[in-house]
Amino acid sequence: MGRVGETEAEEQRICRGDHWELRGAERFSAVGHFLEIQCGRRQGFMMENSGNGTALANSSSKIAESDPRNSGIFGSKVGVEADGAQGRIPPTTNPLVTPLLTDMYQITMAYAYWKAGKQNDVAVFDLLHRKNPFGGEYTVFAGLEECIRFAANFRFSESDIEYLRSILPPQCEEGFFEYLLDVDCSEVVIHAIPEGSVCFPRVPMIRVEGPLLIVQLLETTFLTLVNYASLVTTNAARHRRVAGKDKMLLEFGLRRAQGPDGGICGSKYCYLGGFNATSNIDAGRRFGIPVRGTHSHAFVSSFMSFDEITKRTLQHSTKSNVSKDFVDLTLQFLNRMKENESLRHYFGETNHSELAAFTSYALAFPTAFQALVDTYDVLKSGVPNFCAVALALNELGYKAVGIRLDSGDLSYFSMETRNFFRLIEREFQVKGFGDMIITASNDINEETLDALNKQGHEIDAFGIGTHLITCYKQPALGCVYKLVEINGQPRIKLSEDVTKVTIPCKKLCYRVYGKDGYALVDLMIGEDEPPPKAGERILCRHPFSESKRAFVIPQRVERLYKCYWSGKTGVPMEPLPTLEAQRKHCQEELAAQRPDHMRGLNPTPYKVSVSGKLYDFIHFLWLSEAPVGELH
Ligand SMILES: Nc1ncnc2c1ncn2[C@@H]1O[C@H](COP(=O)(O)OP(=O)(O)OP(=O)(O)O)[C@@H](O)[C@H]1O
Ligand SMILES: O=P(O)(O)OC[C@H]1O[C@H](OP(=O)(O)OP(=O)(O)O)[C@H](O)[C@@H]1O
Ligand SMILES: O=C(O)c1cccnc1
Ligand SMILES: [Mg+2]
Repeated sequence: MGRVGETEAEEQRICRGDHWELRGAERFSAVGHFLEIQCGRRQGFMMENSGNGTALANSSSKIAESDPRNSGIFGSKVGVEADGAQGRIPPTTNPLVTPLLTDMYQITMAYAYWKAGKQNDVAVFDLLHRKNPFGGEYTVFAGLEECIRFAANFRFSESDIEYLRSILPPQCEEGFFEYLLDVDCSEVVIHAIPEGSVCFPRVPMIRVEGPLLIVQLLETTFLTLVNYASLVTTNAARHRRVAGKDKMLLEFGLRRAQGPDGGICGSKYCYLGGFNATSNIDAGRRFGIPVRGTHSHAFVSSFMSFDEITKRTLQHSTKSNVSKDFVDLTLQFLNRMKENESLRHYFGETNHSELAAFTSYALAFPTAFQALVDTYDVLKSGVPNFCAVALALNELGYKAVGIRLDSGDLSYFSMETRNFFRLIEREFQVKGFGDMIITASNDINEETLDALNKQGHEIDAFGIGTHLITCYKQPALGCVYKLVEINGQPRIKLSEDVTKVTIPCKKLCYRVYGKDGYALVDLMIGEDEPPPKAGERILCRHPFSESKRAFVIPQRVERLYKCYWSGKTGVPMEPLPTLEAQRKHCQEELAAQRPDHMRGLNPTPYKVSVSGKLYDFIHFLWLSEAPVGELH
């Protein structure tokens, strides 16, 4: 580690006025976009990853060089640049994701396939969900990039093989283990809908083709990479829809997440689903997600009195010859507020230990002061105390950010607080004071957001943890991975429950748009069928319900699959977009859906259909595979 200024990261750091870009930090970023450390005048809602940009940048570059985890896992850009040039695809974000992160039965099946000489049978698997989560009628697909990273780097190590040898029966032949050592995804082809797309039940999100043994081995890992990712992205998208597009949504879930991986993935996919920022620093560094934060009740209650503030002087933000005793200044403003005719009815004696805490925090972060106001009493203490400190900051040329509410009636408190801010703006002639940011947290979920909207509120930003990251309303998405074709022969899985019957064949999927510009139906066809075309009438059939069918004249047709991995076959693969691009795509997709499919209560189901030819084939295969019963 060289001295500051000598590292590559250091050389590439560019300071443009108030905006820092740490180009070296590109090495942390999952998909090759730059982590931006922004500081100075960019006013955030909360404490950002700001403050002393230089110090932060320096420490980040140190981490980059010294942290062995950065050598490979977060080390390089994703394999494919936006211009299509192909490079190495890095491993999965989580180093726990290896070929052993699977179920035992995948390995026993692999052995049995190998024993039967079926390992190279050409198989096609579909990864799909059968039901949308949270009582909704849509799902946002996520986890693809991690699947591609996994497939691209799929290899058993010697020690993996040794472990497998130890858990399989001793009579398993050595040749199998030698074979496994050479298994990779070089013969595998993966098509998928783009990450961040809105998708619907039965339409496969991913189609995996290749030698039976290896594509079978991908099942469990692909499912674990897609299920939670899609569930939590959908959850975030649903929270965003209810909150409204102008609200700041902050993901605060790490402490409540299902373990560290739940926390890291949760932060990433909530951002994908439309959140603006996370409190999770590691996710910020890894994925370039904006990081935000306030402070906790502990900070407020750790103060007893002003005596604890030893360095009381604050210098003016621009006038270097002006500095004041900030504690005295704050107390003066509190007194002026108390004496003010219009304000005096609102509060009496405020809590002075709280005021000491706020004052101290403002001394630490004069450019980013935000206070948690509900430790003692929101309206009688927290808000007036905050305002006294904010007015003192204003006197010295700084602009406070706002408050956070973390208990009580968030509608009422936010509206009362806004009124108080506006009164202060009027009485103290401080322009913009009334618009200060009000952030709310405390067990917020879709229903709370909806209730707050109905009651009216003055909240600008929501900090949401538990309900978001744990997907409290529905803890799992039921994506499955089903064999649909082997050696060119379509396969079907029957079930008493018709929603569980699989749709056979290697299929192509299209989204068909109508006259009003909205998607009408998703259509699956056999790979050898001609694709639907704009202006040409097609028959769309419900896959299992005979009477449900419609002719459609598409206004526009969108092919849903792109090829994201093509082993060594030389087929050009689709570049993996940056997280930022995925997020933009997700927002566009969500905005483009017909509103009645998206609404919270009793949404209209979206139509998923098959071509007439595929319908006939499904039912032919169904009849030929279902045994005819005998009645006695
Ligand atoms: N106006 C509102 N309408 C609907 N729900 C609200 C409103 N304000 C707050 N909530 C929600 O009501 C719940 C209140 O939580 P709870 O009953 O635990 O009280 P609390 O305010 O946290 O109390 P405490 O002071 O003990 O922390 C939270 O889930 C919060 O998001
Ligand atoms: O409520 P959530 O949506 O999960 O959001 C995260 C919560 O975590 C923090 O406090 P924590 O609950 O840890 O302690 P506190 O509520 O006692 O401050 C924060 O104040 C939020 O309330
Ligand atoms: O920064 C915050 O306010 C925060 C972060 C995590 C959890 N609760 C609150
Ligand atoms: Mg809480």
